[in-house]
Amino acid sequence: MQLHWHRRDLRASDNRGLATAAEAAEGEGGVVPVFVFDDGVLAHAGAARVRFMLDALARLRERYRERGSDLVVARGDPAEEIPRLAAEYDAERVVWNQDYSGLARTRDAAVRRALDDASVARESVHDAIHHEPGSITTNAGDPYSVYTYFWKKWRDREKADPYPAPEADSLADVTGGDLPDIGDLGFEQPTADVPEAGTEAARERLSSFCEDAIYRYDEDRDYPERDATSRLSTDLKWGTIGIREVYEATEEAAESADGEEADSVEEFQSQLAWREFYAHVLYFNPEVVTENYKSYENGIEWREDEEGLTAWKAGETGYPIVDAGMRQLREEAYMHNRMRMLVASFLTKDLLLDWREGYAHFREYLADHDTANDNGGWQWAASTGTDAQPYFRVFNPTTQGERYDPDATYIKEYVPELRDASAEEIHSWNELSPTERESAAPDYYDPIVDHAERREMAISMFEDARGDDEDD
Ligand SMILES: Cc1cc2nc3c(=O)[nH]c(=O)nc-3n(C[C@H](O)[C@H](O)[C@H](O)COP(=O)(O)OP(=O)(O)OC[C@H]3O[C@@H](n4cnc5c(N)ncnc54)[C@H](O)[C@@H]3O)c2cc1C
Repeated sequence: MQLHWHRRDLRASDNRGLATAAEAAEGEGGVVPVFVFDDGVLAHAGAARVRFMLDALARLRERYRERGSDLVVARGDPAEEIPRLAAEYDAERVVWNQDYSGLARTRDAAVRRALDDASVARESVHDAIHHEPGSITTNAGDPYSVYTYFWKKWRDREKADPYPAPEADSLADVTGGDLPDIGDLGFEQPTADVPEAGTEAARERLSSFCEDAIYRYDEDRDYPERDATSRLSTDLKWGTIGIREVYEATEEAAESADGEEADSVEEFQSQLAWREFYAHVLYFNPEVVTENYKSYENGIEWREDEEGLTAWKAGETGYPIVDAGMRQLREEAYMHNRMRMLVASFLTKDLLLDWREGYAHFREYLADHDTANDNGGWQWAASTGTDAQPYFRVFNPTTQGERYDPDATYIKEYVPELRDASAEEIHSWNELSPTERESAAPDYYDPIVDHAERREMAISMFEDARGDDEDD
């Protein structure tokens, strides 16, 4: 018998670890699929993510039950639970897919030691990304810190095909326990609408995206009201769909495309490569979870501003596009990418608050929170990360709103106080007089900062951090 330990791979198909275990277990008692609720991991979770995870586990369990097996669940420290389950099922080997975050690697090292002590064989394989950390490097063998070079090598590298789902006769005939309720795990039901979980729902998102939107992705992806992106981030975070299956669908879409449409498919693939780039960054620099990737001569003097932080979190900054993004996060446990860039810029460059404050808030609310991508995105916006936005390029939230939501459709969807205001009023909100604001949208907020002033302050904050004055 073999044990497959599911973690962030809540699917049966295109699962390399499971396929590896199934191959060895065929005719040898089959694979026992297990999942351990780990309080160490739950301590960093948010309600929306836990909801999605529980729903995905329920779907996965159905899949196993349809094939005469079951998902065995346990709760506790995996370093105790995994050897215990291996002993209970008399498993010869435990297999799992690697997770690249520092916390997961520390946990996995403890599980490895415990299995070695119990004389149970174990194998961990690369699955979550196409090209494992260390496989795409500079010619000198170092990890890339510039995305463009990484992308070129990533694009040209051959990709593996999806792994087959295990046949029913390679799964063990076992009976799993009940799944806990969200309350049992210490979380309230999320107030946000969480996307439907499971491989079937992920496949539907993928196929409907590849039918049409993928060909317009390059042109439309920055416009939040166009619904032009795949919405696969939560599936990729939880592994309800495999990356090889996603990539294969994009390659099939590319076959019937040329010119701009083919470029658009490639643009989408390059976002998948960003995900892998950040996974590599995190793998080689686990400290980025709490520290700046870039070092500064004097350190950055972030401000403290409880009121500003509270207004930002609530979507009450008086900058319509920023507030729409922050409210989308609360309503959907998701935010459009351009809005993530914008609200992150607003927190760090307009409120001059530490990116770690924003990262913690995103981690609490996003269903797709992924340490590598979330951290990469925050450090990009804060100009502290790998291949980050230069510190002197500060997004103007007013012109960004005008450009990417010209009719204010997205803003009005999430900020009901602005529904009766015209797009023109919304896009000049910070320039209107108090009387004009009162008449356009009496319940909406005054801008909490002056963007032009804060932009100057942000630039000098970074120049001080860089020690630029001292060099003059
Ligand atoms: C401040 C900030 C925080 C972010 N936090 C997260 C996070 O916690 N989890 C997360 O998955 N993404 C995060 N992103 C990246 C990006 O915003 C989301 O992946 C994207 O909005 C998800 O929507 P989608 O699936 O429709 O994306 P699509 O545009 O359809 O992209 C397809 C997939 O590519 C990957 N991807 C796309 N853009 C990026 C990117 N910039 N960096 C890394 N991977 C990318 C994702 O897996 C995504 O699902 C963050 C970006 C910023 C600026």
